[in-house]
Amino acid sequence: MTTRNVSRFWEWGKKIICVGRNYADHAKELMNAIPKDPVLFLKTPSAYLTEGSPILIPKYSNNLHHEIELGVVIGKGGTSISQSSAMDHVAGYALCLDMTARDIQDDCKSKGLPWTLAKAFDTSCPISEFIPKEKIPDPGNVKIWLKVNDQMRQHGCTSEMIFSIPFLISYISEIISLEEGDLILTGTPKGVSAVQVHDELHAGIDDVVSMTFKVDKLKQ
Ligand SMILES: O=C([O-])CC(=O)C(=O)O
Ligand SMILES: [Mg+2]
Repeated sequence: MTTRNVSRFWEWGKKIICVGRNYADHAKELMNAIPKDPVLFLKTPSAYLTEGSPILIPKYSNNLHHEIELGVVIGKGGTSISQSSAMDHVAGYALCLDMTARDIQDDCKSKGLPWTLAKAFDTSCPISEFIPKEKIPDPGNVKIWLKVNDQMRQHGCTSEMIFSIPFLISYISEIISLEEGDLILTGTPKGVSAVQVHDELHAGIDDVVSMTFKVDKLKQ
């Protein structure tokens, strides 16, 4: 029998479930209401990008935004998981970017259309290395930050999340069964802004992990 190594979860083709508007300061900066229930959307596994490969700006967007987020990697699947047992289902974490074609998202919002083109294109989910659970004893209280060309653009603390990680795992698993290797993106703090070709994005979680990505244009 072969055992799969969760530290390469992005190779497994599992789900990427994203939570939107989970930080009040970010909901406000985009003039969205504070949600009463989590806002959920999906990316596909082809969105994954690891360090060394460039983030590609889709041909149809002129306003690609960075969103730095803590990602939760599921280690044990389940349906209708209780909040009290939710953390037993976590294998670890990854620092993630929810790259967003903001112009397309604004257009989709105004037309009442889904966000797939804005959120789920190839390279829209750059990720750090896998972080084993033990390295982040309190995922509800870590600082995440992002610099673009050495300028700080986003820095927030996961304690500012509207919906906690155990709540999100429980809520999502009522609707979508979670599987080993799934990733949950937990939302972004304020400071989202546009990136340009050749920009360098450098991001981290406290002193636990850091990652660097360059931006390039999709070849015509
Ligand atoms: O596009 C958005 O503003 C929603 C989202 O992903 C987030 O809040 O992280
Ligand atoms: Mg996001």
